[in-house]
Amino acid sequence: MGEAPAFFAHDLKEGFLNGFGLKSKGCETATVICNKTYLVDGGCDGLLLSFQVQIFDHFKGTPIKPVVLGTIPNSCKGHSAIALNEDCILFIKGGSPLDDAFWFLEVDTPYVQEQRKSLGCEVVAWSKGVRGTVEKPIVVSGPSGVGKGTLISMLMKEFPSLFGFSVSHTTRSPRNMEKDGLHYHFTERSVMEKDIKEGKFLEFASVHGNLYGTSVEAVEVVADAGKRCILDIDVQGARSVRASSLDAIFIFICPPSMAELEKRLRARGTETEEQILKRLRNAEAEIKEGESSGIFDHFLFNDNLEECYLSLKKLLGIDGSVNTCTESISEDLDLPPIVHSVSRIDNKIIISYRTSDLNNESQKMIVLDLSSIKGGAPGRTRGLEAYAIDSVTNGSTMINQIS
Ligand SMILES: Nc1nc2c(ncn2[C@@H]2O[C@H](COP(=O)(O)OP(=O)(O)O)[C@@H](O)[C@H]2O)c(=O)[nH]1
Ligand SMILES: Nc1ncnc2c1ncn2[C@@H]1O[C@H](COP(=O)(O)OP(=O)(O)O)[C@@H](O)[C@H]1O
Repeated sequence: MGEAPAFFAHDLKEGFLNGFGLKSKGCETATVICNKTYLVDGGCDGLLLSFQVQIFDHFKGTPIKPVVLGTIPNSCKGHSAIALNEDCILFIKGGSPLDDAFWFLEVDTPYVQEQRKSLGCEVVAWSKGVRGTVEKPIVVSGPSGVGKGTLISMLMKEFPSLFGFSVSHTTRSPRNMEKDGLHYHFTERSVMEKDIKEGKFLEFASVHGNLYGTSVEAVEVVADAGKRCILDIDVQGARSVRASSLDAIFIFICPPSMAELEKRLRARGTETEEQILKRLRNAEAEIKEGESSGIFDHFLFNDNLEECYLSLKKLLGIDGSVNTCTESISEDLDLPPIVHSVSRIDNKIIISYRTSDLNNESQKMIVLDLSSIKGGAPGRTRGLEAYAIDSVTNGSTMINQIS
């Protein structure tokens, strides 16, 4: 049997002596990892628990309010918590739909360590557990005018249920046909700089004189829809994503020649002469860096559009031979109820609970297999597998799986 579970929030209605000098409202889970205790919730607002995080450092003896990155889980009526691998805590939200039931609070993963260093304070990061085998995100880079947007649009049009676009933030002005929230989140520089400082961006870069960036939320929204995320970002951004924990594949699109690139940029008619010249100047450096940096896994030449699109589909395994993204998730599992217990055996988390009808009381279990999880904050933890085990007993004596 693995680690002992944390307290169950629903069992603590009367409050408990947490011993940390923190005022308990009786709704927390308290999980100990190394020399720290992580208290989650604390704000029992009516009956809903709000997933606030406080850390108690056993050496310093003081409570700390960390900077919390990632989307915070929505309130629920009860949750349990269990420590994983000394760097992460798994939360199970009772009574929540399965696509919102499993959340990871990263407390010392490489991403959290890096954010702690750059923000200079205690940091934790939420990452929702997404079931099923959604494939790695795809990063597409290449010089302005090479055809990135065109190829991505073709992919999204042909496979709307497989791919989702990561909508970036930018300080540049919208072009005629561009819609806020669809092509970009058009934003003020000061707002974007503030959000960057607060750790809301997975990556950002100054490109052609404007600020561009991928928010953590932009990537999370796509993963939540069960789709494979596509990021259209420049080489600097690709470098940052490569260094992050977002496990992606990196594709660089090359033009057949600089003359053809210029022709496409001019034919698109979306930039002023000055902007076109700036983009062409930057293109040479971008191509050089793209080719020599070792960031990219694949290079595609966009000479003939149809041929390039076919090559893209081939390398993504969606050219008709194999479909890598369509494993459906069975939804035949019961939701974990508010009252449940949780334990761990190796990579399996066992969520046990009782149900009863007129004649029978049965113990049920949901097994959560963590052995194929990928990703994590920033973004989502993908690849959770869950299945149910039922056992029916008569009478009321049940063994609780954990003590
Ligand atoms: N680092 C980074 N680059 C981005 C992001 N969004 C767009 N870009 C890049 O910014 C550059 C300019 O994009 P845009 O203004 O739409 O012009 P276009 O490339 O000519 O279509 C392109 O290289 C994009 O790949 C982002 O979120 N982060
Ligand atoms: N293979 C191609 N041959 C000719 N024109 C192309 C090709 N690919 C894209 N284009 C055109 O080039 C222009 C720039 O493409 P776009 O997708 O906007 O580039 P990017 O997103 O890389 O800046 C668009 O007008 C597009 O229709």
